[in-house]
This record gives sequence, C-alpha cells and structure tokens, in this order.
Amino acid sequence: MLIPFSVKNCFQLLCNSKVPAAGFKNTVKSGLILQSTSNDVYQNLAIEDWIHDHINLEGKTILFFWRNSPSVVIGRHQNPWQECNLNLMREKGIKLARRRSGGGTVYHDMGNINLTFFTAKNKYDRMQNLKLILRALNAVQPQLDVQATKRFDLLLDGRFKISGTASKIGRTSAYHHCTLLCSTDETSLSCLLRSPYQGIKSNATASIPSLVKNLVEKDPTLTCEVLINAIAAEYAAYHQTDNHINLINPTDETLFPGINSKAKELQTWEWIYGKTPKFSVNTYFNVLYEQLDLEIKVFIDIKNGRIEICNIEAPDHWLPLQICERLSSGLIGSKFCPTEATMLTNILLRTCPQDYELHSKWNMLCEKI
Ligand SMILES: Nc1ncnc2c1ncn2[C@@H]1O[C@H](COP(=O)(O)OC(=O)CCCC[C@@H]2CCSS2)[C@@H](O)[C@H]1O
Repeated sequence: MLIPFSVKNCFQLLCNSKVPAAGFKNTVKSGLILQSTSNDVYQNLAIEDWIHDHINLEGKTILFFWRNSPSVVIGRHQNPWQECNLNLMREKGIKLARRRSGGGTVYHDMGNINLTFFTAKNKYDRMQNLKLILRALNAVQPQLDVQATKRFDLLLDGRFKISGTASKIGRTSAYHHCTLLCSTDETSLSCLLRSPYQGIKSNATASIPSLVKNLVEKDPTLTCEVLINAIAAEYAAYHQTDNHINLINPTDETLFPGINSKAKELQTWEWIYGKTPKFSVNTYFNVLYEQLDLEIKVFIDIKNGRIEICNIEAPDHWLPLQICERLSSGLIGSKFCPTEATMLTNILLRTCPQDYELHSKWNMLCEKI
C-alpha cells in the first residue's frame, strides 16, 4: 500500500491516507529532510525499506540522514567471508549487515554519515545528489578539493575516497544512498575490510578497495553535525523546502507499521549469510600433532550459506579416510558457520565417546577450518 506524502507533521501526515491527494499536492513542498535517532544499522536499513515500500514519492523527494555504531555493510550480492574479517568482527562486537542495494562493502561508525536520497524512479539522479553534496562541502570549506567520479565515488584531492554510492531502483520509486567519511576510525576500516580466508571462489560482487580519508583531517571544524546541517541547508534550498531536520525513531510502529519485523528480518542469518551467492572453498593448511607436520586439504561447496559438498582430506595414518568421510558428510546441510559446525560434529563424536584422541584431532581441524 502506498501512502500519500507530506511534510506537515512529518510522518504522521505521511500515514494519513485520508488527505485528499490532489489538493494536498498544491499545498505541500516537494522535499522532506529526516534524520534517524537510532544508531542501529538494522533499524536504519529497515527505515529505508519501509519508505521505499510504503511512500508514494510522485513529485516528492526525501533526504534521510543516519549514522551507525560500528558495523560492516555488504552489498546485496556479496560474500561476507570474502569481504571482511568475520572473526575480528565477532571479537570486537561489530555488526554485519547486508543491504538491499548492490555494490561493495563499507565500514560505518559514528564518524561516517549515511545519506539516502529517495525519489520517484523517473527523478532518480545520483550525479545531481552528489553535486548537491559538493555544493554543501564547498559552502562550509571552499578550499576543499572534492570531485565526483564516473563510479559515483567522491574523491578528496583527486585520490582519497570520502564517499561511496549504491542504489536500489524499484517499480515506481528509487533510492540512492551514499556514505560520507567525516571522522571514521580508519584503522578499524582497513583491518575489518580485509578477509583472512583463503581459497574462496565465487561470482559474488567484489568490492573495489580505495585509499580513504576523513574530511576532519582537512579541517577540524568539519564535524558530522556541521556537514549534516550544510547538506540539509543545500537540499532545502535546491528543493525550495523548509530547512528543518525531522528526527524520526525507526522503532515507532505507530509511524511505521511493520518496521520492527523489517529490522528483524535484516538481522537473520538467512538474510545476512544465506543470501550469499553460491561459492566454494578450496584450501589446505598444516597442523602440528605430536611433532608431526600434517597437511590437511579442504574442499567445500556452499549454497545459500549451507554446506552442500564437503571433502576433508587428512593423512590416512592420522585420521583414517572412513572417519574423515563420516565427519565430512556430517557437515553437509549445516550452516557454514563455526558454532553450527562444531555443534554438529560434537553430536557425531558422541557416537564414539571414549575416543579422546579422535576428539582432540577433530577439534583441531574444526578450529582451523
Ligand atoms: N564508509 C566508507 N565511505 C567511503 N569509502 C569507504 C567506506 N568504508 C570503506 N570504504 C572504501 O570503499 C571500498 C569499497 O568500495 P566499493 O566501490 O566496492 O563499494 C562502495 O563504495 C559501496 C558504497 C555503499 C554505500 C551505502 C550507503 C548506505 S549503506 S552502504 C572499501 O574497500 C574501502 O576502501
């Protein structure tokens, strides 16, 4: 169901389907500026989905500002194992989110601003949005050298990326969203976006790594707040609308019916990992066991995030082929995830409870894999 658009009373009126559409169109201005009160990546991505699915954007536009606590955000068609360091993320409690738009992987924290430009499909224009950001940057610091590229990145001093773009085009509406690096933790960004996993083969979209820089490095007065206000002012001037940032709470079911279930869906394993395009892992590693250096080979095919084919080859004298096969086949159908694999093999190992040596060997393998 599409809901008529309004700037009056922000979303209260947006949800009021009794407002007569024709008369209403003449009285409302064309743009609305919103900012999320939440720093939760799933809640903020859910707001994007909700607006995209529920608001009739014909002749109207919305600009949505949002910031997240530390998170890694992968594109719709990406492979998280290939794009980031999942172990490090788990260790540091950094969230992983899969967005609905395509493109590469980015790191978010409170020093990164996200901007979503919602329009009707026929008004979707990424370069126009980026130029608006450039005008705002120029207004706050005329000495900045920032340019938009053909890929819709924003580059500082001709080589440092400060913004990446992605988009989603629906039947009638579309959105273009982009980042803006203000004071992000660059060390976390580069460590987390480096995958330690080897031997992955897939057709998933690969990210395009760049040198990055924060705007605050160029001018310490360029805080997130200053930048958001400058972009909002430029947006209001361009769309001849009120220069007012409406704060919205993305958990408010009265304004956004169904929003919490959207946020929940974005947090499911099935969405984050299960949507990974089919891939395979073909690798080997060495284990040290009682002064023996053993080579273990691993071949795994993963579909919908679950193990479809699994072959683990260890030297026969160390782990007899038959046992290796039994344990490998026990993993088939399980999520490609350390906790589930460990749980499953623990169940299998219970069939030979006394064999402590086998248990310790298998645990070594699981840890390495
Ligand atoms: N926050 C941020 N901003 C700009 N560039 C970044 C950021 N994080 C990482 N990077 C760099 O971009 C590349 C990936 O570039 P690549 O071009 O592959 O991907 C993108 O740019 C995607 C942008 C998605 C924007 C959405 C807006 C709201 S939700 S996420 C990465 O390897 C880093 O070098």
